[in-house]
Amino acid sequence: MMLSVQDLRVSFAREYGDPVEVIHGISVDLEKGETLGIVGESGSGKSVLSLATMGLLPRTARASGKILLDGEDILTMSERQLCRVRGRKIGMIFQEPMTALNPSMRVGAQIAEGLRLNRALSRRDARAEALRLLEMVQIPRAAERIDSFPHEMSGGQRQRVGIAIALALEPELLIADEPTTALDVTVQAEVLGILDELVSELGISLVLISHDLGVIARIADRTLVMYRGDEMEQGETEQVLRRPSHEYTRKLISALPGRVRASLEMSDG
Ligand SMILES: Nc1ncnc2c1ncn2[C@@H]1O[C@H](COP(=O)(O)OP(=O)(O)OP(=O)(O)O)[C@@H](O)[C@H]1O
Repeated sequence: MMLSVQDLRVSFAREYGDPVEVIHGISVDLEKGETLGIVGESGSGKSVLSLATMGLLPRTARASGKILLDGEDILTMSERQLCRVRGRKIGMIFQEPMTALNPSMRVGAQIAEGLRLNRALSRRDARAEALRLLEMVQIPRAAERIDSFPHEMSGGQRQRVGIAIALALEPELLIADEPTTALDVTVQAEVLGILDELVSELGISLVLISHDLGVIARIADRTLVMYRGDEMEQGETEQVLRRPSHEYTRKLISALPGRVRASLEMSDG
């Protein structure tokens, strides 16, 4: 098992009054090479769950339960162990790639920087590897684009660079929090397609977080539906879509545009 979240509870301390619990005992497993979709509306706890998995909860947070990554519990690791895990095992992709990119550095150099630091590559090897990564995420004319600045690229291309940076460290687990939300619909589909191809090609596990069930439905093998810190249901994505067992899931399905429902052959909600 790549990732096993067991009865996770997270609460936040408040200046006045008792702590507020925002995740109420979530359990979910992710196999190697599998894509897990986590879907739910704003405030359902998706981001808190992903932060907890990366060991990035703020100091005001208290977590109980277990988050086993390759059998080791993230919740009991020291900061030093966590740094190693984040450098080598977990890659992250964010909603707005511009925030993850350095605006004043050429994209190739940004990818190469991680390679030199974490994989101890020479300058020349790191550049060659950066080029290979840009080709892998299907940046057209990668040999020219490698010297572009982020602002010279489109949103979709920037997100591909974000994916390349995450992949550069050869993670076993990728966590993508709303990776396509800032992109328009056609570009969204392209970026999702690339993510899907890469995780199967490289045998990586992916946690894909989105408020949009249509996004999750495209590439997730299994889906966890969350609402206000609770699990509504989880299972094979197809199963969840065709035979939702919870009213809340039916609501999410019926909110999808008709053409999305038709293309996914979903239930009518
Ligand atoms: N640092 C924090 N301090 C206190 N409460 C927090 C903190 N971070 C999140 N919360 C609370 O935890 C709950 C879950 O938030 P979370 O951001 O995980 O939701 P989400 O499903 O990711 O929503 P969104 O799609 O809007 O990001 C919310 O009620 C939020 O107010």
